[in-house]
Amino acid sequence: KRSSRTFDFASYHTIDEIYDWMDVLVEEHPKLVSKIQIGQSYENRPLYVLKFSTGGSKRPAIWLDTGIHSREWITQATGVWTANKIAQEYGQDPSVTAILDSMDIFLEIITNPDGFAFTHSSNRLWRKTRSINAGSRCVGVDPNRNWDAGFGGAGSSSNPCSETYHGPHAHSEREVRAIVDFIRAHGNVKSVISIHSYSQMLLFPYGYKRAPTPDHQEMNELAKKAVSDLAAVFGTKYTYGSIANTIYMAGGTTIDWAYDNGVKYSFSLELRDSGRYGFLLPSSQIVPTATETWPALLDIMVHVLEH
Ligand SMILES: O=C(CO)C[C@@H](Cc1ccccc1)C(=O)O
Ligand SMILES: [Zn+2]
Repeated sequence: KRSSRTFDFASYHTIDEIYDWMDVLVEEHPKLVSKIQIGQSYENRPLYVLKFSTGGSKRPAIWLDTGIHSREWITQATGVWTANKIAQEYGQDPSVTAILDSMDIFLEIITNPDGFAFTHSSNRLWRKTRSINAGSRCVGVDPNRNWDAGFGGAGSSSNPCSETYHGPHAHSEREVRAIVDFIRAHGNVKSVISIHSYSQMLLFPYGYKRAPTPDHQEMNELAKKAVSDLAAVFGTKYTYGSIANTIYMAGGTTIDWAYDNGVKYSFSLELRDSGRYGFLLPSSQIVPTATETWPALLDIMVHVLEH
């Protein structure tokens, strides 16, 4: 019988292996974990989301996504490890138990399945979606520039051949639209955490303008605590701050859209490393990276629970 206990969390996996593992996790935790489909990708792959819930209806929710940029393989691998951790710790860890006794967690591990499949089959460094751009030889839209928040602004490109091409219009990409529709329909999402690699940063809005949000101080203090608890595990150093002031200006990003649509606790993580391996992070660093990221995710989720 397939078991999540025999799944190799210390290796990178294909989309089929990860989708199969999701079903095993649901089988092993039928009262806590379910799998929902929020849409289909451009090439008609299912967009699966794991739901962690102990009951209720439309409870306050936390949204996590990994792999929106397909080449950032450490993020999908961290998503798998984190899904297993949440399932394992419910009923064990007091914080996880408290979180799930009153909130739901939604985790989309393969947020850009077409791009992810392409990194396995053709180009390991593919970032964007795989949609065809009319009038261009160049394929794909940057799914972290396609959101309706400062769309088309500084830090995004109108050139289909650019890695930061924002697309023909906001929410043009099915992978983005599916999340927009899900969060709008749910109506009670309190936090969006969109996980990228690499650079070792904890980022919060805004990216489309330099001005701080009204919640800047609270977000900054929470980020400071989260990166401190992350560093306490293995000494990995993260910087933190608003997108525009910490990394660069970027219009049309996931967390700016979430924040401007009422999701106060919107963050992006940039996982390991700081450039030595970059997107090609060795698999030996998967479990250490996921392990050190966990306390930071918990800090954010507990803060959401308590506020
Ligand atoms: O994926 C990246 C490649 O590491 C960096 C991210 C940085 C970023 C992440 C979240 C929000 C705004 C920008 C990007 O440019 O979209
Ligand atoms: Zn990214």
